[in-house]
Amino acid sequence: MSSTLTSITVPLGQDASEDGLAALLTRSDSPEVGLSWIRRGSGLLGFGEVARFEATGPDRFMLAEQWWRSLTLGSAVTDPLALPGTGPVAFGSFAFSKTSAFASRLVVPELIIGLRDGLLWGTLLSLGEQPTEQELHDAVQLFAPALLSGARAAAPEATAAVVADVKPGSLSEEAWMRAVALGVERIRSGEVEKIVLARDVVAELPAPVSAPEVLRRLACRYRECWTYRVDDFVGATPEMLIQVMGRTAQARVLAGTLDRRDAAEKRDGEDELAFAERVLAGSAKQRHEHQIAIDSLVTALEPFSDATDAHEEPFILELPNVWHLASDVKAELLDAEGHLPSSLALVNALHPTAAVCGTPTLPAGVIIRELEALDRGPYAGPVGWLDAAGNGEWGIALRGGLLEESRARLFAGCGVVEGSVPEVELAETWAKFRPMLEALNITA
Ligand SMILES: C=C(O[C@H]1C=CC=C(C(=O)O)[C@@H]1O)C(=O)O
Repeated sequence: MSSTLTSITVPLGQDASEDGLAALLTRSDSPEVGLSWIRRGSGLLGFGEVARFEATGPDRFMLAEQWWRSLTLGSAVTDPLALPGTGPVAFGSFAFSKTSAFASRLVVPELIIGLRDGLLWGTLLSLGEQPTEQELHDAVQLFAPALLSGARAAAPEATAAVVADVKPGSLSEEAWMRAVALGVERIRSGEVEKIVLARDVVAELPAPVSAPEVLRRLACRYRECWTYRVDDFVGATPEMLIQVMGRTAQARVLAGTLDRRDAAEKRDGEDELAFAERVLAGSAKQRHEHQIAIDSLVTALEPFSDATDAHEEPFILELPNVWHLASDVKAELLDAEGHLPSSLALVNALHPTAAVCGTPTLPAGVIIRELEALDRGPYAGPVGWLDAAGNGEWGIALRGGLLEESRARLFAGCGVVEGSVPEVELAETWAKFRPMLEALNITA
């Protein structure tokens, strides 16, 4: 068998339904979807696997980029659509830290189902003979039969909440709050301006977790987020590290969080959005934290772009669990030696941002390692996909967890600045665990 990558992409009709790809996620009569990227019903699903690359260490992004380039360079591709995300695509998940034991990875599925602007397509990949249109239809029949029969999964049902033991992971709540207090001291001493401290919890469930079920709940409830799955790592992130479509790059920067659960009593009749705006956009601390995050992104994008445009005023991003202060940043990319930078090259330059590490980056990273006592694994690392032309979408892997049989390890963190209060930050981590706890059907 040759090891040339081959693929065929075929349009599969239109889908204007609200759930879109999310409706394909819970069919138990087909093999499980191992790779997913969905927002507002659109995106990419990946089934099966034809190739995989894994790496650890500081060069993980560049090594993955080289591997993908050499795999796609000599590939035989039939792609009448030639759109971002059609043709060969790799899904990826990268460790937050260069010292992590977690293997950063790119996974090339056997079958991809894509949906954008109502257009559905399928791509079948192989490392041998170029697949035919008939083989693609056979693969759709095997992996996503609901697409052909129209028998989509019904909306997720409200099932009885499961009783689960949710235990602290690396640090107890008290130890983590002490770490936050120590972080505030390091900020006051002038070593850094901001650090992001994370923690993990482990949920033991009475039965093995169904990843497609978790994904489906996340995709339907957190429509504004990007619902991801790469192997055992799943979640729904509201933060876009970088999206590249041709010459245009876009990011969504978040910093500043307000829990919606306890807002009702605090706002005393005030309109919800007005309350969120007053507390988040009207707070000098939150605005400062947000500006730090925008500045670090814009500075990192500068070598790749001659025009970067950030919303003048941040806006309030409303999610079911929290409000965030958010800004969208857009940049027109420049050619370098006749080529546009690929989405993965931009990831290499942008990660880690102030939203998940701190400012300045290097000392913040060192302090995080000292205080957190946690290998973050893929949490807060880049997660997403890229195609052969270099287009791609890479979110920051937040609001997610690692699933292992009947156990789920969840992660959440908070930006710590000079005025941060440990108890308030601890409560914020619980608000950030909530999407996954709810998707696992656990009440917390
Ligand atoms: C680190 C996380 O959130 C980041 C993204 C948005 C707002 C954040 C904050 O307000 O602290 C964090 O920087 C997380 O969800 O684990």
